[in-house]
Amino acid sequence: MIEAHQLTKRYGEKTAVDRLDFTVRPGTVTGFLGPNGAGKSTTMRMIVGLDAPTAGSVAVNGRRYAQHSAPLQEVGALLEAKSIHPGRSAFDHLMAQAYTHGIPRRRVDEVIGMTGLEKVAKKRAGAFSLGMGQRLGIAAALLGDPATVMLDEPVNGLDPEGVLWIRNLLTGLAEEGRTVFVSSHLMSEMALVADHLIVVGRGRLLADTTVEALVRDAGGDTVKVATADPARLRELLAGSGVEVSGRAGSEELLVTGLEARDIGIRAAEHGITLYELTPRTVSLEQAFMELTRDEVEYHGTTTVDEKQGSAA
Ligand SMILES: Nc1ncnc2c1ncn2[C@@H]1O[C@H](COP(=O)(O)OP(=O)(O)OP(=O)(O)O)[C@@H](O)[C@H]1O
Repeated sequence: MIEAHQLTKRYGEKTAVDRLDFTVRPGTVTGFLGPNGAGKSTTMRMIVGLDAPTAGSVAVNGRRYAQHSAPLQEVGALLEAKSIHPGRSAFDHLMAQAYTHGIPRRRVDEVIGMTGLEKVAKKRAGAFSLGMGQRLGIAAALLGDPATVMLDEPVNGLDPEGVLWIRNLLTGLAEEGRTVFVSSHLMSEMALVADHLIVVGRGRLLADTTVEALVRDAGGDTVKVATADPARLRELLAGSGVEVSGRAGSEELLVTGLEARDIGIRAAEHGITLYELTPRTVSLEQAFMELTRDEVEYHGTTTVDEKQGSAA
């Protein structure tokens, strides 16, 4: 469990993390999303005591990181892949950490197996590819068999096989009841692995929600209907959880809370002619951009206004 209360970090004039309140719960994968420079890495560094908050606090498994007597056994973190002595083998790197933390050699062999590094464990880490470096970083994070696992951009630079492997690993760790907190700026990737999302922009909390709710709130389940008899169709569709909007005099309606299929069936049953029946598809990427459009630090010139399928 990770609990942040009014967590804040300022670097001079710059507020990197701005009064964040959130809880990351065990048993699920929680995605930590935000555009570049949103404050994700700074937040993660504060969680493991590598940076001190300017104000507020953050606790892991009930205590500040530094208050744990065996922090490696509480939280395993991958913050920067390849922060490893290049001349040392993967095995020696892990053994050195295990020795200094009273972790048995058996566990080193275990994490090497879990991360698929058996064949390269005795090779110099300096010669590792990015993907192997990520695996080694994850092996180190898992070494203390921690209840909380935190990974900063773990899929960066990985090939599809590596991405799939990380996805399965994270899901498995959550199923074992661990707290899994993973940052990314790729919504599409997070959607596949995370159940819950914490979204930040310019250091501030923008959403603490599920993938499903994020898409719904961005208008993901809206259906555009054009009909010969909008007034009658409105009456027919009305019901709990259903919202119908549309300008007076217009043949177009926007419906949320019903599938296009159900709208079509109901219209047919009552002999109402439809001219158009279009589910509005909001991709997760669009939902994310919608949410963060005013919070992006470094704008390109063409990205955020290119919304497709918008019926608003
Ligand atoms: N040591 C530092 N000194 C000054 N400013 C910093 C420092 N570390 C981070 N920042 C600034 O704080 C803001 C948040 O940075 P951070 O690296 O936490 O964002 P991020 O969400 O992890 O971004 P990315 O996705 O690009 O890694 C940025 O504007 C960054 O320039």
